[in-house]
Amino acid sequence: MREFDAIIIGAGQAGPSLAGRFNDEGKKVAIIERKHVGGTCVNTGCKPTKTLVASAYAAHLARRGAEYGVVLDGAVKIDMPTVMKRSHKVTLDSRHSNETWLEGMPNCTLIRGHAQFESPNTIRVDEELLTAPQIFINVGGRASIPDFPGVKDVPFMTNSDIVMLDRVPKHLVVVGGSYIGLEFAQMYRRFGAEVTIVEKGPRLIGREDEEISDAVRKILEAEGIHIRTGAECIRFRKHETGVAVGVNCTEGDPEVIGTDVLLAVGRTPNTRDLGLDKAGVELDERGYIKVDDRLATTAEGIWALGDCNGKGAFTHTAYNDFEIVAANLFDGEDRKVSDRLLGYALYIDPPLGRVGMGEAEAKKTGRKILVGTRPMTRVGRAVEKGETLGFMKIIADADTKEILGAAILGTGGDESIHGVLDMMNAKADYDVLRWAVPVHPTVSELWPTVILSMQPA
Ligand SMILES: Cc1cc2nc3c(=O)[nH]c(=O)nc-3n(C[C@H](O)[C@H](O)[C@H](O)COP(=O)(O)OP(=O)(O)OC[C@H]3O[C@@H](n4cnc5c(N)ncnc54)[C@H](O)[C@@H]3O)c2cc1C
Ligand SMILES: NC(=O)c1ccc[n+]([C@@H]2O[C@H](COP(=O)([O-])OP(=O)(O)OC[C@H]3O[C@@H](n4cnc5c(N)ncnc54)[C@H](O)[C@@H]3O)[C@@H](O)[C@H]2O)c1
Repeated sequence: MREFDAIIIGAGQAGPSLAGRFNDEGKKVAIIERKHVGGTCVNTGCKPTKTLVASAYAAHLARRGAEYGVVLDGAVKIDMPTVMKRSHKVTLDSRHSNETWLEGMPNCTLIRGHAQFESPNTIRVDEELLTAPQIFINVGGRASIPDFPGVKDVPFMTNSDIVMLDRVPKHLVVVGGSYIGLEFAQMYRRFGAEVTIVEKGPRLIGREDEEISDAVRKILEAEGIHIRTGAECIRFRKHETGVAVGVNCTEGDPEVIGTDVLLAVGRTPNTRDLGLDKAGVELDERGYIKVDDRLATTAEGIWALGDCNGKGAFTHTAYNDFEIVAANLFDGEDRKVSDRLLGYALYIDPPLGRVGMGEAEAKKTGRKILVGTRPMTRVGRAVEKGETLGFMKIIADADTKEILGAAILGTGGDESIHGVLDMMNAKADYDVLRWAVPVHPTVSELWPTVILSMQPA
């Protein structure tokens, strides 16, 4: 049995950095990966999607070229194999640099294979047993495939398949109107597919404020994407041209006929094939590993980081899990997940940047709140770029002046949101941001103006 100071299961977004820290501390660490180093983000998530979003944006801008006085001879065409080649290169470069880094560490051993617990401190990888007093689980998740009627009888894709597709579907039906669904829907529309989004909830991105859902819907519909919300009857059957997707039982066309189907209806943690019962690690009712505020599981000496603990579902939350665990183990700190302020972005164009509470959520707290908004048509930088869709919004506590949250659906929104996120992390009240002197011309320079426009809501 090989002995280590620490074993990490999964080389996604938390594991490799933690392996690096153990290595730097002179500790012997093993990191086990059953598929690709880099996990979901690098191989089938953030990296390929954001690279493809960039190609889709280039196509969109090229089609709008004449508005900017840029004349292209002939129609804009999509060379899908080249689009995909570019995406694969970004993914493979990232995967290889992660592998080279892990393999180059003197105290780290990268082991390929599926890991399972044999006991609280023993892991099996195929025929080999490994042991360590500290074990870190970073196994991530995979696309959920609900038991929709007929789903087993038709071909469908998940995010893992569609990032490998080197053709443009004639009619892509996207089931699920949240992050994954919307990013692929707009991207494939811009690549030239007919696209229909089927969402069972009453609106797209149902966690956001209604005005954001409505604005996103308008933006997508203006590009010719069909949207079917309130789809209470999702089911599938084979059709001569591809797949018939049942949508509504009572109103509208009962079916959408597509050539290809993407399922984007959430994620399932990879926790059922780890032998966790042999280690005393408990799961919650949704299959996520139960952890405390410092990411310790119910078993002594075992931690869970990233998507598999259900505390976050983003690359930056997985990475922050690594930061919390490493700071507590090595730096004498007491870092907690509950200290984390959540920000995120939805990478449609224009992107949605978000931090903290939405307006509906802020109202539910019973506080007196102030809300300021501004359309992107009144943001100079957006006008200059010819990208004026969307709006900025900030929410604050009327009594304490605390900034509670912000949203920006607009050009550069994924970057600009950090102006507010950083203020909130610094626990600065809205007067501090109001008196900042931002650079002109930027989108961010309007945050002080949005604050000045705040009204009771
Ligand atoms: C299409 C898509 C787009 C996304 N875009 C973004 C984005 O723009 N921004 C963002 O912040 N997040 C994005 N995400 C989410 C992000 O990818 C995840 O939150 C992040 O990858 C989670 O990291 P992780 O380390 O927890 O798990 P993962 O990255 O999933 O890594 C887990 C690793 O563990 C391995 N593993 C699992 N079980 C075992 C086992 N038993 N033995 C050995 N190895 C095992 C897996 O093979 C995998 O490599 C996106 C996700 C998807 C699907
Ligand atoms: N930009 C980003 O940061 C980014 C991009 C993509 C994915 N992600 C991460 O990946 C995760 C998964 O994304 P996602 O969009 O698949 O999931 P999600 O959980 O955000 O949304 C799932 C959508 O599918 C619908 N749905 C769920 N179950 C359904 C069912 N049985 N039938 C019909 N519809 C159903 C929901 O109403 C919801 O709109 C997200 O939580 C996110 O953190 C992040």
